[in-house]
Amino acid sequence: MADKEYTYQDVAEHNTKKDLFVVIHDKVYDCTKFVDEHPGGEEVLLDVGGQDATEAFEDVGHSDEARETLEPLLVGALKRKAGDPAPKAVPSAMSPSANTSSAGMGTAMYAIVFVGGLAAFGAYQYMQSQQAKQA
Ligand code: HEM
Repeated sequence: MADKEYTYQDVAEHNTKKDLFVVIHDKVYDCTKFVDEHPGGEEVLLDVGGQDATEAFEDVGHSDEARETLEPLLVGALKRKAGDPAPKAVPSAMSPSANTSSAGMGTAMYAIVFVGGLAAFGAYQYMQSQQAKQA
């Protein structure tokens, strides 16, 4: 069974809780029996059911134990056809794109702090001027 070849189209048919395949690193796994036992919950597995779950799986940083859990679930290999999506790149923490997005967040945070600071400064000035009038 484990040497069977599946196309994306074949895998996509197994996307329900009762019949759940995922692709991880171009291998096809049948998670139907595992979905209830997944420590990360069934929802995340159902989300990637019938699809390439490589990125989702790697993003979590699953342990070696989790990788061993995968082995008995293996049912075959993914057979790519022309026009299929390319293998999912696994983003590493060091990759430039990861850095760019976190830098983007950082800039947004600074902007919020800056605008907040300006508002506080304005309020302070206003209060000072009100007090000056009273004196
Ligand atoms: C069939 C594939 C998968 C297997 C065999 C698997 C297995 C496991 C195992 C054994 C753990 C416990 C922690 C560890 O050992 O790393 C775990 C945790 C987790 N998994 Fe998966 N997983 C799979 C797919 C996924 C996918 C596709 C996601 C999508 C995001 C995911 C999300 C999580 C999360 C968020 C946790 C952490 C739960 C917590 O610490 O509270 N898993 N998984």
